[in-house]
Order: sequence, then C-alpha cells, then structure tokens
Amino acid sequence: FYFYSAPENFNEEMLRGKRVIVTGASSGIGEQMAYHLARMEAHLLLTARTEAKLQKVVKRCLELGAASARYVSGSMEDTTFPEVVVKEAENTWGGLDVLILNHIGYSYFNYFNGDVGHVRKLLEVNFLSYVAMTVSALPMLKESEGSIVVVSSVAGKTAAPFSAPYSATKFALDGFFSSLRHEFIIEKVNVSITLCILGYIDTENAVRAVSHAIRDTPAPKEECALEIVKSGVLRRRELHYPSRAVGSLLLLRDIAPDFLDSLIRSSYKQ
Ligand SMILES: NC(=O)C1=CN([C@@H]2O[C@H](COP(=O)(O)OP(=O)(O)OC[C@H]3O[C@@H](n4cnc5c(N)ncnc54)[C@H](OP(=O)(O)O)[C@@H]3O)[C@@H](O)[C@H]2O)C=CC1
Ligand SMILES: C[C@H](CCC(=O)NCCS(=O)(=O)O)[C@H]1CC[C@H]2[C@@H]3C(=O)C[C@@H]4C[C@H](O)CC[C@]4(C)[C@H]3CC[C@]12C
Repeated sequence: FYFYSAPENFNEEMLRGKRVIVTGASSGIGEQMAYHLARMEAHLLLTARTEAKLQKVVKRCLELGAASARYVSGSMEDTTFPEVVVKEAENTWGGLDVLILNHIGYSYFNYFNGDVGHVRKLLEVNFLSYVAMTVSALPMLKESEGSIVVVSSVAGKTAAPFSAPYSATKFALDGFFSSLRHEFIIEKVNVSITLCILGYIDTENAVRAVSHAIRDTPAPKEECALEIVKSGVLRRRELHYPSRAVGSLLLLRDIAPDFLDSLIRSSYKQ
C-alpha cells in the first residue's frame, strides 16, 4: 500500500515538462488528451496510422503550449511497431514519464459473425500491442517512477450485445494489467497502472457506429479526456467515467447480474 500511495489533488503543473506517449491520438479521446496535455506544457509523442491527421494534431498541440510535440505514424497490427514508438521516445527524450494506451482497431457493431480471424487481429491491436508497448517502455517508466494509463470500457467489465470481439479485448486488458499491478506492488516497482472504464462517449467513430442502435446520450469526449489525464497523474487504480452511470453499472453487475443484462438490452433500440 505504501508503494502505491498517490497524491490526492490534481494540479495542472504536475504535467509540466513530463514526457508522455499517447496512442490513438489522431482522433476522438486520444486527440482530446493530447490537447489537454499540451495546455499543461507536457512533451508529447503521439501515434496512430493516419499521418495527415497526426500532423494537424501536433500543430495544434504546439499552438496550445506543448513543451514539444512530435508523432510517429504506423499500425499496431504490425507487431514491431510498439517497440518503434517506444524507441522514438527513448531516442528523443532519453526517458518517459507517462504511457497512455488508448488506440483501438476497427470492429463491427453487430451479431458475432463467426470470423475468428477478425477476433485474432483485434486482439493484436487492442490487447497484445498494449502488452508490447508496456514491455518496451517499462525500463524507462521504472527509472522515472512513472505511470501507465490503459483506456478500457464498461464493455471490458460487463458485456453488451453486438460487441463480442471488442469486449473480449477489453476484458483481456483488465486481466493482464490488474495482475501486473499486483506484481509491481509485490516487487516494489513504483509504476502506477490506471485502468479507465468508460461508458458511451461522443467521439465521431463511436457515435457513427452505435447511435442508430443505442438510446443513451453519449458523454463529452473533452471532459472524458481530462478525467483520464487526471486519474493517471493521480496514480488512481481505476477511473469510472461517467462516474455515476459506470458506478451503478458495476454495482448491479455484482449484486444483480441478470437484471443488469436486461437493462443493457433494453437500452438498445428494437
Ligand atoms: N467512444 C466511446 O464510446 C468509448 C471509447 N472507449 C475507449 O476509448 C478509447 C478511444 O476511443 P475513441 O476515441 O472513441 O476511438 P477513435 O476511433 O476516435 O480513435 C481510435 C484511435 O486509434 C487509432 N487507430 C485505429 N486503428 C489503429 C491501428 N491499427 N493502429 C494504431 N492506431 C490505430 C485511430 O487513428 P488512425 O485511424 O489514424 O490509425 C485513432 O487515433 C478506446 O480505447 C476505446 O475502447 C471506451 C468506451 C466507450
Ligand atoms: C451499450 C454500452 C453501454 C450500455 C449501458 O449500460 N449504458 C448505460 C451506462 S453508460 O453511461 O456507462 O454507458 C456501450 C458502452 C461502451 C460502448 C462501446 C465502447 O466501448 C466503444 C466502442 C467504440 C467503437 O468505435 C464502436 C462502438 C463501441 C463498441 C461502443 C458500443 C456501445 C457500448 C458497448
């Protein structure tokens, strides 16, 4: 417990001059995290596949006040890419303070279609690349007593229809990183792991994928991104955002799982 002790109050200065990697930073929540971190004067290394979008995000980050901002483009389907990203941080900064793992690969929102190849590919992008990034970055994070932030979903704590492959990758993250957190504490490795459990957020891709099927109103990506940054810096174990909705969902999962399942199904349009 001593080695996992964390500061209580967030202060934007906590990020000033910190060296931060954000994956999936070309759009959505990752892009918004980059803008918050830039305002807080962090050094940024951003990654995603689309170079043109990353260029725009880097430009905006520099305008907002980032201590420095650069990108490396590539796909997390390529098993060598996680190490390339971390090496870029090592060569540029000689160290790393915060690793924010946020990217996801494309998945359909529909009945599971039996495509095992898709599940395998999604596990590579959404899960195994997170493990590979962590392994490569760990020596630098141990040195800086830094933080790992893993962006997950309520779909990684309790399943919903039409997202079987995606949900599997998010459950895997919880198993892996929650086990790793135990091991860090046992071995007195002072690197924090924050697992972010997010409900429905208003990013373009998520809204496009599910608004025709889901009644809920999505929460704002800007606020969501700020809460993720804060909980990582405060070395929290988990973030639940939006807190009341996710909190109730997790409570119901433990005390009335069948009732929760029927509530989730009823939030889908027929
Ligand atoms: N939005 C929501 O409702 C919710 C989101 N979350 C989680 O939040 C995180 C961000 O989600 P959100 O902002 O909505 O997602 P977006 O789809 O907006 O962003 C995904 C990011 O990942 C990048 N990406 C996609 N494929 C690859 C790939 N093969 N290799 C590397 N990067 C890739 C995309 O850029 P590019 O295409 O340029 O590669 C983009 O930057 C995810 O972990 C998601 O699971 C959790 C719960 C709800
Ligand atoms: C339908 C899920 C949530 C059901 C629910 O109980 N909602 C009320 C409580 S809440 O406010 O906490 O939501 C959706 C919650 C997370 C969504 C999924 C997600 O994690 C992002 C994916 C992004 C991708 O681009 C496509 C859609 C998602 C699979 C998205 C689908 C809907 C959720 C499972």
